[in-house]
Amino acid sequence: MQFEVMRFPSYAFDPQTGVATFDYALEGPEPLAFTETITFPVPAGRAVPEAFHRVLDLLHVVAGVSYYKVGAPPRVVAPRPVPPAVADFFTAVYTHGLAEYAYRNQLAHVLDLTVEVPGVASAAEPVDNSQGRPLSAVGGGKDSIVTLEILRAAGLDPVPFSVNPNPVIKAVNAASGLAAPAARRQLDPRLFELNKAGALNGHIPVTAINSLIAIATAVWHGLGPVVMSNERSASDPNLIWNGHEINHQWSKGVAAEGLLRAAVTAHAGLTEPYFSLLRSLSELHIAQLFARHTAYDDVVTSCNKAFKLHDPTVRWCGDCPKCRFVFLAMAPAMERSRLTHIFGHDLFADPAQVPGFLELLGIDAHKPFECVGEVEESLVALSMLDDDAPVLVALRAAVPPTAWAAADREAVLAPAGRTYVPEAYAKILDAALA
Ligand SMILES: CC(=O)N[C@H]1[C@@H](OP(=O)(O)OP(=O)(O)OC[C@H]2O[C@@H](n3ccc(=O)[nH]c3=O)[C@H](O)[C@@H]2O)O[C@H](CO)[C@@H](O)[C@@H]1O[C@H](C)C(=O)N[C@@H](C)C(=O)N[C@@H](CCC(=O)O)C(=O)O
Ligand SMILES: Nc1ncnc2c1ncn2[C@@H]1O[C@H](COP(=O)(O)OP(=O)(O)OP(=O)(O)O)[C@@H](O)[C@H]1O
Repeated sequence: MQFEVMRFPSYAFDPQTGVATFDYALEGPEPLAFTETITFPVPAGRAVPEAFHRVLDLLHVVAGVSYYKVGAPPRVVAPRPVPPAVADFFTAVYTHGLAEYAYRNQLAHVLDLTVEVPGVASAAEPVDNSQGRPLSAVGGGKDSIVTLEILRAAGLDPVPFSVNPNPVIKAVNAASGLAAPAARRQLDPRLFELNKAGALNGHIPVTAINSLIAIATAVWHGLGPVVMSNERSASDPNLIWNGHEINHQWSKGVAAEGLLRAAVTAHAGLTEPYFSLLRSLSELHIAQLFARHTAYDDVVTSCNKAFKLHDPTVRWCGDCPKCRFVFLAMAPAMERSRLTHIFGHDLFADPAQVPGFLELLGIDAHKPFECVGEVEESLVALSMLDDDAPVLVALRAAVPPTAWAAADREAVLAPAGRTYVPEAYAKILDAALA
């Protein structure tokens, strides 16, 4: 299929039902049209602020990545004039955010796109939202549980929020005991038909979409900042291709966070829209913080296989990079019996897992296209384990003596790097880490 340009004909929003519909057009000899539907939770007795519509302006373009990838046209033309920070954000989402898709489909031009905007708009008037209750995005995994519990312990009365909560997320929210509003996102079913027929397909920057849905919800519900749980290693690329960084987790990374914040502030005026509380922490560190909370052991799930749109029933599959990484990261922080209970599998007892663990330890291949931590984190975790489980014995024997030089426990467990955490929240994090 050949397409010349992607456009964004219109969107609509009904405040009575909370339903927003976003239209997309791929133009070419055989044009395609799509509509995505997002249903926001409707707050009782609250008017819809102007800033909400402004966030939907951003969401309209960003959610278009799911449809852009069907044809990868050389031009993307945004629908309305926006401040320069927004244009930069759009371009980053369609290039860096689709980099893994471009790499896997060998579509080099995607990485060189510039999203065209039909003019420059001035920045919105400031809207001070910094003092509201935080909206804490919950994905069902260990990271968002850690954030929710830090915010709760600090007395900030967080509101857990999810997009398309599946049974795992619902169970995590139930375990928190907090009322959790949710939004529903429905892709155009046409997309799945085209995928079955062999259309171009691949990974998309889903966190950017979920984040904007969360920000819009916070604005309408009169809440404060959206607090994410994106970790330090999310910013590190999997590989370099044609001089471009390919990062499976790009929209969880710190660069995306900065661009998204700047875009929302410029276009919607929010003074404190969005940040990741755990940005300075390694996954290994977050796993240690998670170990403090046993209340979620029967529900926490980080395995991405549990989050397929069409199969929301499973928990830890026990046989993927994410399961292996989280198992290894949690292992030094808890008894093996508790770990095995959480996962329903003892991955250190199964020699078939050794090659997958070696990949995480940097022996063989590049970092898997999954949400896993850095090689250093895996090495440090292994160095903190001293028992003779069959897989651990095999791994110790396979790691070359030179590789241990990268296993700097202090560096991995010390907060580091650029963050956008506001001062008041930074103090809360420091107290939680003390
Ligand atoms: C659950 C999962 O990992 N899905 C990825 C998988 O898709 P699959 O076909 O196996 O299952 P579905 O997710 O049910 O998707 C069905 C089709 O729909 C397309 N699609 C889905 C969501 C969307 O927003 N737009 C879409 O167009 C999808 O392409 C399928 O055709 O493989 C896909 C191709 O590589 C991935 O794109 C699917 O990833 C989901 C979008 C997803 O939610 N993944 C997260 C678990 C994830 O990868 N998170 C990353 C952060 C990435 C980021 O930068 O935000 C992480 O946690 O590291
Ligand atoms: N369905 C969702 N709705 C709202 N926020 C989500 C959803 N899925 C993920 N997130 C948020 O996106 C960010 C990245 O998701 P990710 O899956 O890495 O986190 P997690 O589920 O908390 O932890 P883990 O890394 O252990 O899976 C987190 O801040 C998470 O809260």
